Amino acid sequence: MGMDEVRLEQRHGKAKVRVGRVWKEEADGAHHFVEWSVSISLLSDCLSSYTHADNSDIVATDTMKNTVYVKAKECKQQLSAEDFAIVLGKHFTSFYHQVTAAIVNIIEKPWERININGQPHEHGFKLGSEKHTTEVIVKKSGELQVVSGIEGLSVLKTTQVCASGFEGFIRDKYTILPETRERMLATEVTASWRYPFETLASIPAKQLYFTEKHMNVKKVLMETFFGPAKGGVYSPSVQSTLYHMAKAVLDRVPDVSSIQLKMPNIHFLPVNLPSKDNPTIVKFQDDVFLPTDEPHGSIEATLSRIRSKM
Ligand SMILES: O=c1[nH]c(=O)c2[nH]c(=O)[nH]c2[nH]1
Repeated sequence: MGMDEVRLEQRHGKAKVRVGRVWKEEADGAHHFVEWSVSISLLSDCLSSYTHADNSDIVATDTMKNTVYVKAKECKQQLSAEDFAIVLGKHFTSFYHQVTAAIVNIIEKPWERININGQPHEHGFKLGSEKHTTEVIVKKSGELQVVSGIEGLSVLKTTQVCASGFEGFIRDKYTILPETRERMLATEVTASWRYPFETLASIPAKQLYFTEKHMNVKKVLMETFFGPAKGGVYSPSVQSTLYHMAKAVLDRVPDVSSIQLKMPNIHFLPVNLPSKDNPTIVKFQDDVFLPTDEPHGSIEATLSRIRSKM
């Protein structure tokens, strides 16, 4: 092998193509709305553009951007971000002989229908907090992979005996953190889970199937994090709570094959303010806190079904 032999791996695409889409329901006058940020990355045979200044096999990233708008227009019925990503992946891998695989990421902004005097508004929306994400990989063969997720789901349980604690960890000469059975528990959940579908043909045809699953997963995550409205559930650590949340999703949502959770431990520090004359201007009694965002604990794990060999 000569010294000048090299290996080239490449992909190209367009990142963060922003599109809004309105669908108007003829029947009842209600409008549906989504706002997406679409990122496309294509695996394609265009090596000579890198090595020989020959662009003849390049799908221009500008063309990819235009395609997002064309396909958004062509989708005449409201659809999930997952289904739109599949539409795009299918298009790029079937329309261009050069393209062997398409990776499509979408972040959907949480526009929520507004209620006026308890009535759902026909065309009024406000921005919520957590985002709906998806990553779809489509191969030319029709093989595919669908991942859905949540980003920026901030949740907190206030201190109360039986809410959250952290005890029994390693104590050594570097340790000062006191053990506690009463603390704040705050995190910003990032979740992503995989569906078991492996081909375009096996994707459920049901409209808004992925939207419905997404709502189910979020509901299970929240019910498990918080516990019942009266009394809640004790969290012995972020690790334990994370595990129970992931396990509950696998137990209660059969179409999820694995789930990854990232749950930073966002600390609220006890406030104690002693002075020279007065040892306790403010003495901490599980009441006054200093909210922080850095540094934070970082705790993440993936839970997968082990397929039993039938
Ligand atoms: O739930 C927690 N997990 C940790 O790993 C950890 N480490 C720490 O200092 N506080 C906490 N809390």
